[in-house]
Amino acid sequence: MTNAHAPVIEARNITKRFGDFLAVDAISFDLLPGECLGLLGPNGAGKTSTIRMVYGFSPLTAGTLKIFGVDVSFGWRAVRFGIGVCQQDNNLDPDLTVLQNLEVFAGYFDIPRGAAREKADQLLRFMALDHRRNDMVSSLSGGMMRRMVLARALINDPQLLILDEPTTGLDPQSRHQVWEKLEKLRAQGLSILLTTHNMDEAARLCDRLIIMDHGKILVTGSPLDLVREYAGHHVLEILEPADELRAFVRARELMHDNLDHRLIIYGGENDRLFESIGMDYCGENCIRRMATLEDVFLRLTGRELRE
Ligand SMILES: Nc1ncnc2c1ncn2[C@@H]1O[C@H](COP(=O)(O)OP(=O)(O)OP(=O)(O)O)[C@@H](O)[C@H]1O
Repeated sequence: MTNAHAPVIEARNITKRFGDFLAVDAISFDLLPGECLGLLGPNGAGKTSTIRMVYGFSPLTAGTLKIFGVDVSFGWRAVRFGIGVCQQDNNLDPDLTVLQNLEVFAGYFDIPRGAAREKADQLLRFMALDHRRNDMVSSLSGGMMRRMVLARALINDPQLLILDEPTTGLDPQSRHQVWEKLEKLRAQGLSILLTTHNMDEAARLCDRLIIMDHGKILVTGSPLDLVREYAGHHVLEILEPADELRAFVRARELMHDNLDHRLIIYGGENDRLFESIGMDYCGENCIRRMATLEDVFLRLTGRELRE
């Protein structure tokens, strides 16, 4: 914790094996101070297994992990108080009120009662949950529960916040509320590691992404750089394309993905080619849109991120 520019997380060849199954295959990455780093990948890619090792819930099978410059193989005591964690499940205590949930959690960090109440008040205001402070957590909506779990993860003023799929299962409005809170925390300089399989979340929140599949890192980069490098600027998506069009695209060696009922052609910013393809082949079956992280994943794996 002495060097302000040293990585918050330094993971080297971290590996997780469950019996014969290799869930995380010797991956290495850094999280820099103030950065929001996202692990993006489909279900089963190894994202949760990775971050569970990072927050000390699951021991490493192999590799080394330093948090705040401290090698955690020597114990978690020195780093535990600097980390806040939001697991995939809400796991709040249903027998307690909103405020009590925060106060009990503060106790695990030896925060004195007065300071804990002050911090809880501040967090409930920040998360727009102040009006529900004396309600049982079981009465909260899904979005409120998620904000509550986030508040709880912040009770110890962590330097590093770790989030496992922060908005999975939320309706669009609740998801946007959580994103707004996370953006504010990020602007305050908090270092954040999150997992997601939502490309909008990854693109909106993360400075840098690690795209994972089958326990391995496929690529790393800023969301925009990854899109530009692997999928260009614009995409022409054609439903039920004619065989002649598929043949044309192959003959011209255009960057494309040939799916069962769809053809996706990737192109530059002002690609005239798209206009000519559109006029000659498409009609109503053609959509022109901006390239996204979804396209990056498809280009890299031949599969779609969304199941
Ligand atoms: N305790 C365990 N025992 C055996 N296999 C496990 C265990 N935990 C995870 N796995 C397996 O490891 C692989 C990676 O799972 P993991 O939960 O890390 O993926 P993920 O990318 O986080 O996916 P999701 O988005 O579904 O959470 C999966 O095939 C999963 O079935």
